[in-house]
Amino acid sequence: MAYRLVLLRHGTSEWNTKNLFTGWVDIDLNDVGREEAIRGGRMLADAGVLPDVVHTSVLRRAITTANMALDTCDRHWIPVRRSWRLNERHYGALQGLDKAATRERYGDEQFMLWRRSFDVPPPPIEVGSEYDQSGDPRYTGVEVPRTECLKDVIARMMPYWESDIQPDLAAGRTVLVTAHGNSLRALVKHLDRISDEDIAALNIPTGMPLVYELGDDFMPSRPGEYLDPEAAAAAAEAVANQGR
Ligand SMILES: O=C(O)[C@@H](CO)OP(=O)(O)O
Repeated sequence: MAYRLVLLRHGTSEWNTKNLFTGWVDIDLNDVGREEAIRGGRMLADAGVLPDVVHTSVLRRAITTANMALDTCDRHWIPVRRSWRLNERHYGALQGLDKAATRERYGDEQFMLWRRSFDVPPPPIEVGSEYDQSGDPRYTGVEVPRTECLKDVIARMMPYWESDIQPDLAAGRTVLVTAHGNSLRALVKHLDRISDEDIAALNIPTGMPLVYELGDDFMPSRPGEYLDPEAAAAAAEAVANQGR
């Protein structure tokens, strides 16, 4: 039995365009991002990859991307499940800071360690500061992180993959997961068996559906495929160059 999984990073947000670290700050899509969401939905429709259920984070940019993409491929009616476990990586004290200015201030190496290393978290955010989410009602009962590295994201995302996404796959549903650059890097690392070192080079483009066929063990026999590989490669390159 082959299961079908589609991963979709949200479209460009207002802070992506302003080049600010975002993390758990609930920033909306901008017009470019809305167009990307619609284009993503069109790609799904054209490829005949029609989701039966969607899982999103609890952040607006992922929720709106899913809504717009599903509306475009006439799948606005499918069941929706949401979890904070699919949220973007918490960027700690870097949330709200300019990426280029941060790179200049701390240097290339530190900047890249914070941005792409497997296990070096940014400095923790101060509780009660402007971009701290600890008082947000949507996280009632959740221990809101003060910072996260990719390893931390894997640790909080994998239980949801197993308890909530795998059962939908096992029921034969085409599952769409609409999430974020770093929460999807965590899932792709697992699926494509990418090493802790090599994951630093992986960037997920905005608004580009990435399709996996999974076996009975919920693992793919080959890496996921973007519906538009050329456009996805160009968009991933743009993500890699943020802060330059
Ligand atoms: O700012 C962020 O939250 C993420 C995704 O937009 O950025 P980066 O690609 O630098 O990890």
